[in-house]
This record gives sequence, structure tokens and C-alpha cells, in this order.
Amino acid sequence: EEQEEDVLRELRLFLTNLTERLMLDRRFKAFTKPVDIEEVPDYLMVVQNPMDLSTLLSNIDEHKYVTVNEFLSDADLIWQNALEYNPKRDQADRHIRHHACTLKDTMRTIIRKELDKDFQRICEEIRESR
Ligand SMILES: COC(=O)[C@H](Cc1ccco1)c1ccncc1
Repeated sequence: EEQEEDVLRELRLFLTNLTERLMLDRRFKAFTKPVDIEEVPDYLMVVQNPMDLSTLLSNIDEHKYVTVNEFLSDADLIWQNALEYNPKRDQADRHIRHHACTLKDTMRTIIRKELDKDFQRICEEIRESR
């Protein structure tokens, strides 16, 4: 009912603000747009489920996420894919893996510090009721 839509609207605002803050961080520049398949023709042979910050924003707008954990399932693909596609010991791979790990830690720290636990539980109860 109306109160549920109010809760989900607030979740979308939180997730949009979080994602936009990550997009502004120069360390996460490689994660802001889909990997260009023309530039990296073998990317889809290695990575089954591409994901990036701009796609997360579109998913939020399309009401894809009812809980933070559903958002994190997609958001985690960003750093998981980067570790999988860039495994070599050379500096370029180490560089993007370091940023991928920082993205993972930054996301979770912001969620833990800024998202109320009771609010998260209300979102989960809405998901279970649907
Ligand atoms: C998430 O971004 C990536 O996985 C690409 C893969 C890639 C390899 C060549 C071109 O792009 C990347 C971009 C920037 N620096 C390292 C790797």
C-alpha cells in the first residue's frame, strides 16, 4: 500500500545517492560505464554478468531493488568481475584490483554507517510479502 511505496522510494533515494557518490570518486572511474566490448573483445568470454555503476542507477530507476541485499548482489558483480578479468601480477591489473577492493569496502562501510537496520528490515518484510 502507500506506506510501502514510501519506504521503497526512500530506499531508491539512498541507493541513488550512494551510487552517485561512488561515480564521483576518481578511483572508481573504470567502474562507471560498461566495459567496452569493442575495446575488450574477449571480455564476455571471461565475465558472464557484466555490471557497472551507471547500470546500477538505471536498475534503481526501474524499481529493480526492494532490499539493499538485492542491490548488493548486482553491485558486488562490479568488483568481482574486475578481480576475475584482471588477475595478472602486472601493475595495471594490480591497480584495478586495488580499486575494486576499495569499491567493495567503501560500499559496505557507507551502508553500515548510513542505513538504519530497522529500515532494512522493513524492506525485507516488503520483499517477503510479495
Ligand atoms: C572494469 O574495467 C575493466 O575490467 C577494464 C578491462 C580492460 C582491459 C583493457 C581495457 O579494459 C579495465 C579498465 C581499466 N583498467 C584496467 C582494466
